Parts: sequence; C-alpha cells; structure tokens
Amino acid sequence: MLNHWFRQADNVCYSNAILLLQRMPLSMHFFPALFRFPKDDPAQATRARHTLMSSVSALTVSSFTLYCTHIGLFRMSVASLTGFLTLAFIIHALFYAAICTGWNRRLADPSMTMVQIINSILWMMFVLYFIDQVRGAVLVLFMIIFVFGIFRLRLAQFVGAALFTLLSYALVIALLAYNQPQSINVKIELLQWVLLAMVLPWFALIGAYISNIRSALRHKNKELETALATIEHLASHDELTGIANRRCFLDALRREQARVDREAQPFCLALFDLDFFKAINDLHGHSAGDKVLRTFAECVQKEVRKSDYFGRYGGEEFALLIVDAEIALASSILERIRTGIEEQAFPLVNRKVTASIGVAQYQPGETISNLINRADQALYAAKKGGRNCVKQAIDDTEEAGVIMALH
Ligand SMILES: Nc1nc2c(ncn2[C@@H]2O[C@H](COP(=O)(O)OP(=O)(O)OP(=O)(O)O)[C@@H](O)[C@H]2O)c(=O)[nH]1
Repeated sequence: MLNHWFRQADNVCYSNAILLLQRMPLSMHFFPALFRFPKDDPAQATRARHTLMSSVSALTVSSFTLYCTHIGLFRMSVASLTGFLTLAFIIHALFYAAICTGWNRRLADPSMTMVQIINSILWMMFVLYFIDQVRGAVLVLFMIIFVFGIFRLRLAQFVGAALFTLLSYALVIALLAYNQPQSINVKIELLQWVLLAMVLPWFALIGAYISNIRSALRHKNKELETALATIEHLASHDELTGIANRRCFLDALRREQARVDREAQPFCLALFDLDFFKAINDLHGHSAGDKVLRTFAECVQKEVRKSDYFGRYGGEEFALLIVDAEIALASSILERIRTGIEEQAFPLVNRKVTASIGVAQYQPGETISNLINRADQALYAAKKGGRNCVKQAIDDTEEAGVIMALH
C-alpha cells in the first residue's frame, strides 16, 4: 500500500516536472544553448567570447576571495561565500545563455557591456566590503573591469561607470565606518578613494579613445565592404544594361560546362545580334542606340527563366545560356524571345528593332571556344538568311555549320 502511494507520488512529481518544462519553453532552449557557441554569427561569437573572458576573470577573483576566506582575511564563512559565488556564476551563465540563444538581439545594446560592467562593479563592492587589510590592493581589479568597456562603451558610458564605481566605493567606506569601524582606517580608505578618482577618469578617457578608434575602424571596414561589392559588380556587370558582362558570362558558361560534364544534362548557348544597329545609331544618335540596347536587354530578361543566364557579349551582341534544355526546346524559347523583341516598342527610335539569333547545344567534351564558334556560325547564318530569325548550329563538333532555319 505504502509502496503504491510512493509510486503514485513519484508519478505525480514526474508529470508535474514535465508539465513545468513544457510550460516554460525557455528552459527547453536555455540549457542546451549554454553549451552552443554561436559560430555562425561573427558579432554574436565576439560577444560570447567577451562574456566568457569576463567569466574567467570573475572566476580568478572568486578563487582569490575563497583563499582570503581560508587565511581569515574575508569576513565570511566559506559556505556563505560559496553561496554568493554560485549566484555570481549563475548570473554569468545567464549573460552567456542570452547571447547563445540570441535573446540579447532584442536589446538596444546586444553586447550587454554596460549591464555586465555594472554587475562586476557591484560584485567588486561586495568583495571590498568583506575583505580586510588588502582592500587597497583589490582596487586594482577595477582596471580589469574597465578594460572590458574598451570593447564597446562610449565616453559618456565610461564616465557613468567610473562615477558609479566611485559612489559605490564611497558607500562601502561609509558602511564599513559605521558597521565595522575596527576593520577600517578611514583616512587611508579616503586616500585610496582619491587615488581611484584620479585614475578612473584617465582610464575612461583612454578607453573611450580606443573604443572610438575601434568603431571608426568598423565604419571604414563597412565602407570598404561596400566599395568592394561595387567594384565586384562593376567588374562583372555591363554598365549600360546592368546585365552580366562578357567575362562574367564566360565564367558562368565554364561553370555550366563543368556541371554538365558531371551530371550529363544538356544546355545551349545562344548569341544575339541586333539587326541594322549601325543605322539606328546613325539615324537617331548614339544615346538613342544606348536606350535601344537597354530596352532590348530588359525585354530578353523578361522572357528568360531565372535559371538561365543572360549577358552582354560586346557591342550590340548578347549571349544567353539556356540550362537544362536541348536544342529543340532552346530554339522554341528563342523563337518566343525573338517575337517578343519584334513586338517590343522602342519609343526613341520609333521603328521595329529585331535581332538575329544563333544557337548551339553543348556537346559533352567540346571546348567552350568551339561551342561559341558554332553558335557564332549559326548567328552568321541567321544574318545571311535574312535576319530576324533563329538558326541552329549542327551537333557535330568537328564541322561547324547550320542546318535548320526556324523563321
Ligand atoms: N549606341 C551604342 N552603339 C553601339 C554600342 N556598341 C556597339 N555599338 C554600335 O553597334 C553598331 C554595330 O554595327 P554593325 O556591326 O555594322 O552591325 P549592324 O548595323 O547591326 O548590322 P547587322 O549586324 O549586319 O544587322 C556599330 O555602329 C557600333 O558603334 C553601344 O554600347 N552603344
């Protein structure tokens, strides 16, 4: 009977615990998160690293205070101090978990530097209040706390932290003078306070200076990143039409060739050349010609699939890489594009603009230049065949030529 009752009580406790865990979704993420370092986000990784560093320094101070308790310089039993140190450890773990779970991103300052510094200062005050004889030497530990501020704080925050330290220390002196007059020499403590008041502003100033240099560097890095992205875009895109330039197109062609050689899927290369474009330039001017090129590029882009790759090959010549398509399918796509161009309005020139198109299917093992050559031969045939049409190159890689007119 008693056994049964215990088992039931056990079950109730167990299900209550499960319920509690389910009702607290935070716990489900929180504990595993403590052991998960945020590697995928460099900013979060840096924050987690700084928090771990500050935890290590807190651990050193904790060991020091435990030793002081052991030799009778800390007015507290080992058991009570262990309790306080456990609390300090939990607080550090919470900071770390907040970063690992990404919770800190909701805060105005996701690094939580100021909060962590205030936390450390308060713990330092705790140590200063209970430690005897070596209180002056302990003050040097404030420097470690302020070093962490260099990672993030602005001058005003540094000054705030320094003032908070001085006021808290003054309060500790007053409390000691009132509660433990035998353990304090007020004159010496005040002298130490003045010394701290002289050192901290300088520390704050130099810290803020370094912090400013870091943020200027960050800003410059961002500018460099943007400049690099612009350069990369300029190097790979045609300025006039905004589509890929010849170099970038050839890179895409080589990538596709490597993929197809691996996966044995067909792809086609089409070369476009605007018909009588010289006459457009001559009659309507170069800028009208530029506008025609832009409208033409937009018109083709509208018609092609996202997986296909369109680029300016040079002058009024364009190239289209049609992936996963044999020549019959590619030709019907190109025929649709050709009709689209024919029907497109080109307001500045107020006349029909057409294009001749040559297309070749990649033959496994052939070189890129051979493929381009065959597509070019097909384009030449399209020009010769009356323009405004699509012509296919023959499959034979040895013998470049054209066999079929679609229009
Ligand atoms: N506006 C403008 N014209 C360009 C650009 N690049 C090349 N061209 C012109 O394109 C024209 C190409 O003329 P051609 O190669 O003789 O050919 P076409 O007049 O189109 O005749 P077909 O190709 O035989 O139909 C030349 O006048 C070039 O100056 C450009 O970026 N902008």
